[in-house]
Amino acid sequence: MRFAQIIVGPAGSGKSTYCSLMQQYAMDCKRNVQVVNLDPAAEHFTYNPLTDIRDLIHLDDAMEDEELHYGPNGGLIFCLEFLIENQEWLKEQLCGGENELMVGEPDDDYILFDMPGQIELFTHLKMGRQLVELLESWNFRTCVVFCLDSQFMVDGAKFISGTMAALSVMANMEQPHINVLTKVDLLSSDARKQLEMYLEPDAHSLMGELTIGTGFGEKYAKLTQAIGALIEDFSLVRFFPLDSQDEESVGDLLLQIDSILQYGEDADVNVKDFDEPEEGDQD
Ligand SMILES: Nc1nc2c(ncn2[C@@H]2O[C@H](COP(=O)(O)OP(=O)(O)OP(=O)(O)O)[C@@H](O)[C@H]2O)c(=O)[nH]1
Ligand SMILES: [Mg+2]
Repeated sequence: MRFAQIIVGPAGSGKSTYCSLMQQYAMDCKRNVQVVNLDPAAEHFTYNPLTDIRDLIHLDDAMEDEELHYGPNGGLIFCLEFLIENQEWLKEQLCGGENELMVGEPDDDYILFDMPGQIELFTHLKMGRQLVELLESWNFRTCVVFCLDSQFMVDGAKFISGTMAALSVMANMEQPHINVLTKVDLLSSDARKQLEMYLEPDAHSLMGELTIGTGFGEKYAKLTQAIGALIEDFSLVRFFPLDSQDEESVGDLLLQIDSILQYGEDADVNVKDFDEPEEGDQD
C-alpha cells in the first residue's frame, strides 16, 4: 500500500506552504514524505518536488497556443485534462522506479500532491476524481486535505460559506477527507478565541451571530438555521486548525491524517488476524 494526500483549496489558501511544512516535519521525524507539484501555473514553492507537472505541460503552453487561446482559468483546466490523458507520464514518474528521490520500498511511499487553487476541479469537474482513481489503481490510499484560510473563518456567514465549499469537495470527491484551517499564526488572540467556536460548531451560536445585523442573515434566517442544524446534527464538517509556527500543531495534524489513511496500521491488523472483510466492505 502507498499513501497520498491530495492538497486542495482556494487560491492562496496555503496549499504549497502546507506541503513544505509537512515534508519538513516528516523529515525531522526521519520519515520520507515526498511532494508532487500538480499546479501547472506554479511559480514558486519551497519544496523540492518528486515530480512536477510543468515538465509535462505549463500553463503558458495552453495560453499561448495558436489554436487553444485559453485564459488562465480555462488553461488550467485544460492542463489537468491533459495530465489525465497523458496518465502514462505520471505513472512513469510515480511507478517507473527511475526517480532518484524515491528511496526505500515503493510500499512505504507517502506523497503529497500539491494541486492548483482552481476549486472547481474538485467541486464539480471530473479531473479531481479521475486523479484519485488513477492513484488508487497504482495502489495508493488517498485522503483529500481541504485547506481554507482561517482569516476568512471568523464570522458566522463566512463559516457557513467555507463549510459549503468544503462540503462540495467532499460530495464530489467521495474520499476520506479532512478540513484544515491554515494561517492560524496570523490571527489575533481575539480572533483565535472566535475561531474556537467554529471548530465544534453548534447551530445556535452560529445563528445568534448571523441574524444580527447582516442583510443575508435577516432575510434567510431560516435557511441559515437549517444549514447550521444540518452541519451540527450530522457532524458533517469539522475543521482542524493549523499553526505553522507550532510543531505540535503540525504533528497532531499529520497524526490525524495518518489515522484517516490507516498509515502504519496494517501491521497491527495482520497480527490480530481478522476475518477476511466482505467484498466492498471498506471498514
Ligand atoms: N503566516 C503564514 N503565512 C502563510 C501560511 N500559509 C501560507 N502562507 C502565506 O500565504 C501565501 C500563499 O501561500 P501558498 O502556500 O502559496 O498558497 P497556495 O494555496 O499554494 O496558493 P496557490 O497555489 O496560488 O493557490 C504565501 O505568501 C504564504 O507565505 C501560514 O500558515 N502562516
Ligand atoms: Mg500553490
